[in-house]
Parts: sequence; C-alpha cells; structure tokens
Amino acid sequence: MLTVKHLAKSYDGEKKSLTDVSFSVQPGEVTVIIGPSGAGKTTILRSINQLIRDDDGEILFDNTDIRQLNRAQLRQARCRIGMIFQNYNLIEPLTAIENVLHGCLGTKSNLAGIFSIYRNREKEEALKLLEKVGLAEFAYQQCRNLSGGQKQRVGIARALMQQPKIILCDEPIASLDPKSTITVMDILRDLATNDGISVLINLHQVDIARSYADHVIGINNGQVVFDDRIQALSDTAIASIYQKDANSEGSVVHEF
Ligand SMILES: Nc1ncnc2c1ncn2[C@@H]1O[C@H](COP(=O)(O)OP(=O)(O)OP(=O)(O)O)[C@@H](O)[C@H]1O
Repeated sequence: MLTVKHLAKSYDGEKKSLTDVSFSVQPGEVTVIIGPSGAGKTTILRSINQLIRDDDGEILFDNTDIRQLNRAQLRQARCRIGMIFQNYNLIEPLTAIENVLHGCLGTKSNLAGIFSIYRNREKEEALKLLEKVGLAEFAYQQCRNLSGGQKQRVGIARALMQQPKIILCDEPIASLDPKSTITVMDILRDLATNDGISVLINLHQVDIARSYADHVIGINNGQVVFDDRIQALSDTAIASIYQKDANSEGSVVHEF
C-alpha cells in the first residue's frame, strides 16, 4: 500500500538526513518508527506526503510514485494521506467541527474553500467523526478551550474527514498526559484494526510501540537499522536502534 524505496534527503546538500531508507507499510496495520532524536523520523513522514522534497528514491502509494506527481495529482493523492501532528495544527479560534471540516478542503474548488462553504452532508460527516472520537458534545466549542488530548482527537477527526487510506502521525502523544495518550493510541489502533486504515506513527515511547504496533521500523543516523514485527523488538534490538553513531564507519549495528 505504501512502499518507500532508497529514500535520501540532505537539507544542506552535504550532511545526509536520510540515506537509502526503504520499508513498506501494510493496510490495516500500525507501523511505528522509533529512533533517537535527529535520526530522521520526521523527515521520512514529511517526505511521504511531500511536505518536504527529498533528493532521491521512490515513494509508492497505491503503486504510484508520489514523487513523480504534478501539483494537481499531488493534491489529489494527499487527500488520501491524513496527517496528525504533535502540536495538533488546529485553528484555535475555530470550533472543533470547523476544524474537522477543513479536512475536506483538498476536495473543494478554491472559491468554496476560501469561503468555507460546506454541504450539509459534509457537516453531518464531520459530526459523525467527532462522535467517533468521543467529542460530539464539544463540536461547537472553540479549539482553544479544549485539552491537549481533545485537540489531538479533533486532529484525528480532521484527518478522517479526508477519507484517508493512511494516516501519518508525527509524535502524536508527545504533549499528552498518560490517560490522553491511551485514548489517542486506542483510537489509532482501532482505525487500523476496524477501518483498515494504515497508521504510520513516529514515537519516542518504546513501551507504547510495544503495546500498539504490528510492525516496527528502527531508524538511526538516517538509516533503517531494524525492520520487523513487534514481537522481534528485543531489548538488544532496542539498544542497537538507540546506540550512538549507529551506522557510522566501524560501528556494528543490528541483528535483522
Ligand atoms: N529544516 C531543516 N533544515 C536543516 N536540517 C534539518 C531540518 N529538519 C531536520 N534537519 C536535520 O535532519 C536530521 C533529521 O531530523 P528529523 O527531524 O527528521 O529527526 P527526528 O528523528 O524526527 O528527530 P526528533 O525525534 O528529535 O523529532 C537532523 O540532523 C536534523 O537536524
């Protein structure tokens, strides 16, 4: 469903942030990317929907290389790729439902988008999605008055408004308390298991990865150093993923 092949990226033309990154994501699975700070996790996620332009490789989404699409085609493809962020990226003065409706902006004409003209069908769908994430009663509250966990659930509902095949989650629980963490992770797990959506999550919390992931990609120093089912994520494997300067010359890394 999503296959990344030989992805490479340097921000400054010298230091490589990603070197030859390859992995696949299956439908209906939660795939978690773990690795030390600065390893390249965010760069991978942002390359997948082309929020940043990578330098080399292939990103096959439903057998089409996202990197080869023109602007209009990319806009269409992005409608099937939801994204949620650590800092939620909501428009705080707008209500929860208005933020969720923004999820379908990509399918609208410029004029309808600028004037936020939504059909009744779309409003009903947005309400249903807020209900799905347990926030029906907050639909008409301004997002600035919601808790962090509630904001992240609005973010998930907004992503679902796009009817995505995959949701990319960049450290979705980094700012949340333990209870909200479980609520958000349970929702993401449910979307994979029951709705067949692929969920690709950058995480720092290995214990959460152990509880929720089907598959784990370990990244160190811009390279894949682990790619296996969650059951194979031993303590030794974790130590290898997080070791300093993995992949630098002379260092022995992992046991695939
Ligand atoms: N906009 C940028 N300009 C220059 N270098 C960047 C930029 N964004 C990231 N980098 C560099 O690319 C490398 C990978 O960064 P990235 O943010 O992808 O790592 P990460 O694994 O997501 O880190 P963290 O877990 O701390 O969020 C780092 O060396 C970082 O300094």
